[in-house]
Amino acid sequence: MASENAQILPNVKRIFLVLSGKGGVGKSTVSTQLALTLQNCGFKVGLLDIDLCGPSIPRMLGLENSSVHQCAQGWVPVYTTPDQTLGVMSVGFLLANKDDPVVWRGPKKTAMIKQFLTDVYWQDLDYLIIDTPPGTSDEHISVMENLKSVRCDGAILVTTPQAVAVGDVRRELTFCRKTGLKVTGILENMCGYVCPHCSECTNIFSYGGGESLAEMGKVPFLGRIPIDPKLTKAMECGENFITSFNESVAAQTFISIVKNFIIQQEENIDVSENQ
Ligand SMILES: Nc1ncnc2c1ncn2[C@@H]1O[C@H](COP(=O)(O)OP(=O)(O)OP(=O)(O)O)[C@@H](O)[C@H]1O
Repeated sequence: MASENAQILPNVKRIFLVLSGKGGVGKSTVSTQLALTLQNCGFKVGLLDIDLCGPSIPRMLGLENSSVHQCAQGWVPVYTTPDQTLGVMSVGFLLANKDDPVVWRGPKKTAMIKQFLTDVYWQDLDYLIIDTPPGTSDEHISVMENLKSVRCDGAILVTTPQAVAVGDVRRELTFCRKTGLKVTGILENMCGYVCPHCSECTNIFSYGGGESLAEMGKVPFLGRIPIDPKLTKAMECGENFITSFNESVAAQTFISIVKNFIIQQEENIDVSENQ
């Protein structure tokens, strides 16, 4: 058992999972922006998309026409830039026709996820961000079980502010507790709409559900990202939102999450390791 675990992601320093109880709350958007932010901070980053039925990461990074190649050590990730500081792996790169649906039963999905965790040749990553499927299905349980065995550093739970989405995250929180997965914190996405003309923020949905849940669950509240049409557009055309719109509230919130909750965690660990 231990030797099997030792082979999983051996060149990766830190692993963070992005989870949501519900589909469509912006999990892939958050995974992508956190990866880009970490890259901008000078780290070597991997982004692993294990949302097998809805692999949207390749499109969000403008990589939809890319394919992975095989080398002696396994699959070589697709890199976003020639300096190879952000590598991406997704089932979307393996489909012969990009519009093909993935219609696999549970065991095949579980095997594919295991393969993604063992057969991708990541070269000395500082961070691996893993975008997971929504929910807590059988498939999801096996994903988390696999990751738990490879010292996952934290789970970032994404919700929208409405009660129904927050309720789903509450279940995800319980699930993390039961599987021993450390929760980095809860992030509220699509929280209010910032008017591009006057910058006033209007709360279209309800407000603060994720923050209350974080308080109740005694886990950090990471922040809230407003609905930003520039972010939607950047995701659609594969533009780097963090560099193009660095001053926006959304980009600044991603930067603050990375600095205060992800890098900070590493600094804390380094401090205690040096004591
Ligand atoms: N804060 C935001 N501002 C504007 N658009 C957003 C924001 N967050 C997400 N979106 C848009 O909402 C849509 C859904 O987001 P995304 O695909 O990230 O959700 P998801 O939770 O990963 O969905 P799925 O469950 O299908 O994997 C995308 O078009 C994305 O660009």
